[in-house]
Parts: sequence; C-alpha cells; structure tokens
Amino acid sequence: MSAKVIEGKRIAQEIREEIRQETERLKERGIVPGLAVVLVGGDPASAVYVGNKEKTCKEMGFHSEVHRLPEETTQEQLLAVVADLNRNDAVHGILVQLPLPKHIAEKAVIDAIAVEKDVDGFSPQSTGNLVIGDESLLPCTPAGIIELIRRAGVDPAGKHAVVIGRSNIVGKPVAMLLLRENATVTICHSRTENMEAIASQADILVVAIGKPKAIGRRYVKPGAIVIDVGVNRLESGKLAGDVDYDECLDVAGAITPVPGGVGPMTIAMLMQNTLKAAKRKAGV
Ligand SMILES: Nc1nc2c(c(=O)[nH]1)N[C@@H](CN(C=O)c1ccc(C(=O)N[C@@H](CCC(=O)O)C(=O)O)cc1)CN2
Ligand SMILES: [Mg+2]
Repeated sequence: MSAKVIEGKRIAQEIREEIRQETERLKERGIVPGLAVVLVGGDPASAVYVGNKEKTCKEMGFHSEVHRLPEETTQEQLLAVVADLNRNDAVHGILVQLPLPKHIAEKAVIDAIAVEKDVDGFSPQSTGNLVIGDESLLPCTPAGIIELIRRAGVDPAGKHAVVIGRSNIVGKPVAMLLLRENATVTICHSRTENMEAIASQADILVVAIGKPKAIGRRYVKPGAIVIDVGVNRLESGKLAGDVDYDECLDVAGAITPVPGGVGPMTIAMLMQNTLKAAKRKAGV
C-alpha cells in the first residue's frame, strides 16, 4: 500500500486563504496586521525567501516592510533598526532573516526583538514560554509540522513520536510541541546509538538533520506518519529531503514530500503569527 501524501503546499494555501479572509474582516475594524522583515547582506537564497514573505504579506492584505541592509552593517546598526521596529505601532511582527553575516551575533539580535513581536518564536523568552506551556508565538516550522499532523487526521496523544535532530529552531521546539500534544517523545541525534531500532518504533517520525535521503525504509514502522523537514539541494540541482521518499513511500502510512511538504507551511505559520500578534495588540 502506498502512503497518503501530505500535501503541505495545498494545506498552506488553505491556511493563507483563511488568514486573508480574517484580515479583510479585521481591516473593517481598523486593524491592519503588519510584518517587518530585515535582511542583511546579499545571500541569494535569503533574498528569495524574503521576497516570498513580502509577496505573501501583500496577498494577505498586511502592511509589509522589508529593510534590506548592506553586508557591512554593524551589529549596533542592526540593533538600532530592531529597536525602532519594536517601537513602531504599524509593525506587529519582526523577523530577522537568518543566517546573518558572521560579524553579527545572531543571538544578541534575536534577543532584542520584543517578545510580543517575535513572529519567528526564536527568542529565549518565546522558547521558555514554549517549554512551560505559556502563551507565546510558536516557531513557524514546528507549528507547521503539528498542523500537518493534525490535518493528516492523526492525534499525537499517546503516540510515540521520534524526532531525529536537535536544532534550536526545529528539533527541540517540535519535540516540545509534540509533548504538549501529549505524545511520548524521543529525541535522536548524531550521538544516538541504535537509531534505526528507536526510529522504527515511532508512530510519528519527524526528521530534521539536513542530510539528503539519510533516512531509509528500515527507520520507518509500517503505517507511521513521516514528516520530512530537510530541504537539500543535490548536485543535479534537484531538491531532496532528509528522508528517502521513494524508498519509504510503501512503508509509511502518510508522508510529506520535498518540496511541497513542510516548507510552504513555514510561511503560512509566519502569516498566522503576524495576524495573532496584531489581534493580541488590539485586544480581539
Ligand atoms: N528568520 C528566519 N530565517 C530562516 C528561516 C526562518 O524560519 N526564519 N527558515 C529558513 C528559510 N525559510 C524561511 O525563511 C524557508 C525555507 C524554505 C521554504 C520552502 O518553502 N521550501 C520549499 C522549497 C523551496 C525551493 O524550491 O528552494 C519546500 O520545502 O517546498 C520556506 C521558508 C532559513 N532562515
Ligand atoms: Mg517541504
């Protein structure tokens, strides 16, 4: 039996349409959600992602600002831009595109974003809130993963979820969110022994390691839901996930493709966070 393909691209489109409609209603009450994106330097991939965010904001009917700063911007100059945006009432969400140039400490910049405007959910305060279950804006990729699991008709409660990868922006937060959803969570990483034996017990397998096609069928329990967070560019120019999709397709119960799986959910969740921040500020 072939797995059900979880169509992230279509689901993200549905969510964006819901956000667009809600924004139309909010605007009748004078509330216009606003997102500011800050891009430092000329990384071509980052420029594409920022352009996509700008375009999506416009489609949503949001106020959108993009601050494109030169590569040689100092940390102090960038912190001053963030401080201005923290004070700007038209801006409900602030996102600093990563990676930043090497001479700037990412941590200091992320920490400077006001928690109520931290639409990436990367700041220490947002992360702390996530761990203790307080209301905060959730990091976009992990939140998108939970949404995909739900929309695939799977309730994580009581299930064994195995997360492969322990990054601060995907592995750790998605493990926390799965725990919040009452899953039994195991985190595997580069030093895990017998990873295949552990992963193949998972009802929900989330893979975020950044290694193309590293996870084959022997890691997958028959019928499991497999969420592939990897986006790796192959020498051929094609994109591949961290999961060997073709090999796992007839073992998994449901699986996300790359591209068109988790990736498009990240931007949809960013729009949702911006809307949420605007509603909170307006007290609605
Ligand atoms: N401040 C942030 N910086 C970065 C983030 C982030 O969430 N916040 N994530 C990535 C880049 N990123 C968004 O910024 C992002 C990357 C990829 C996709 C996506 O939709 N991928 C597609 C494939 C795209 C392609 O064809 O190349 C997919 O998986 O279908 C969305 C967002 C790093 N920086
Ligand atoms: Mg994808």
